[in-house]
Amino acid sequence: MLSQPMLRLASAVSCRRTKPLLCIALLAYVASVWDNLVNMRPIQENGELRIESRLDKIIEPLREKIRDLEKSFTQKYSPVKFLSEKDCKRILVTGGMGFVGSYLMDKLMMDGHKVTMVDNFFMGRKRNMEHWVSHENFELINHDMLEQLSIEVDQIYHLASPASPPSYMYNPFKTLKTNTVGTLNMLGLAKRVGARLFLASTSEVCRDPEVHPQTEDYWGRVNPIGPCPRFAEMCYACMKQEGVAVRVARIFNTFGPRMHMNDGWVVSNFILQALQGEPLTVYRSGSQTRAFRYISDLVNRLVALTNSNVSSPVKLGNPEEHTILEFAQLIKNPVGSGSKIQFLSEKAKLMPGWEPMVLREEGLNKAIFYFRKELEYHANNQYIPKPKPARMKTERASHN
Ligand SMILES: O=c1ccn([C@@H]2O[C@H](COP(=O)(O)OP(=O)(O)O[C@H]3OC[C@@H](O)[C@H](O)[C@H]3O)[C@@H](O)[C@H]2O)c(=O)[nH]1
Repeated sequence: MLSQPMLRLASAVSCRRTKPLLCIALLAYVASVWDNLVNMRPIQENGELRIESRLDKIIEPLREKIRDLEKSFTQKYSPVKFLSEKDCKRILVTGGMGFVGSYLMDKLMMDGHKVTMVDNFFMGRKRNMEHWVSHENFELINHDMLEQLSIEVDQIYHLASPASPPSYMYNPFKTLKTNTVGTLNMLGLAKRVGARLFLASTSEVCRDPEVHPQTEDYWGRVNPIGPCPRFAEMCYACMKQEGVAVRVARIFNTFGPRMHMNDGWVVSNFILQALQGEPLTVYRSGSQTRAFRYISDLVNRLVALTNSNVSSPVKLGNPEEHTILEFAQLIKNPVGSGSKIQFLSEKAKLMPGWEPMVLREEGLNKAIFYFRKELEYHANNQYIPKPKPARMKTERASHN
């Protein structure tokens, strides 16, 4: 639309002159409108920039958080040592998802070796090794020890066998086969690839005689590497005949996090009972002794033994023995449990003057913390584990 002064100007001039003037005015008008439009764009752009920068300020901390989360996902593994090709061993761990096996895995992985773990997922738990899944040094094979395994390794840690009474009694024949055929398979593999074999044996094989004179029904002391060996100790025949490097540890009572809550062992039973406010079931008088060892101490010794030149069986316990009653007290205190101690057969006399074991208290606290978490986990799954019922057996008074 033309402005008033322009119209007045137009009427003042002759018609002939008006046309070009009007055209000029129109052009000037269009040019001014265009100019305004062009000048408005930077204002709009400035506004957009300001909004963008404000949004950036809000979003940047979120981006930062996402970066941190991504980092924490990529750094999920415990620190692993770097080993040169010469020092890095290829190691096979059988039964690596179990209590001892999983801690052994952790040690070997953190020491920087390449570890292959085999397990048949019977007693082992995925949760015990899931923190290594996808690590470049770690491999997991679902494998039953009764089958042959072909793999190139430098060392074999053979721990695959049900270890706790409920698990080895679950299918006793399968337990026997695992301990015989399974161990034979590992000896065969060790021989084929020239690997050193570590065998996890048990303190159960070296019980002292407790009957004097020995009666007909007393089975006597077994010399495990003598002419009448326990099954898994056939390793020694293989060592003598085939030259396979064998290391054997007789493992005594061990405890720590990742113990199976239903393994029926005394530490698991006592922790579970104390946490659930149930009586702590002490069998007999409670004066029988055991040498308890915390899991990480055991695992360090297993690795040291395997790399040593000690080929005879080594007992891995704890030099200090303590009574079961002491242990009951030691577990009750940190849990803060009001549980009573229940003697399941003869009446017991409290051992006077027992001393708390500081290191063991530390280990017990870790195990108790783990059991607490496990109970919370199971509560969500509607399954509340109960300590295994009393497993009364005729036994020696002390371990050694
Ligand atoms: O609830 C319980 C459980 C067990 N106990 C007692 O605590 C002691 C230890 O019993 P556990 O079942 O924990 O362990 P054990 O010493 O019999 O053998 C265990 O540890 C040593 C390993 O070599 C064996 O392979 C393993 O089974 C026994 O005297 C047992 O009678 C209780 O007093 N109350």
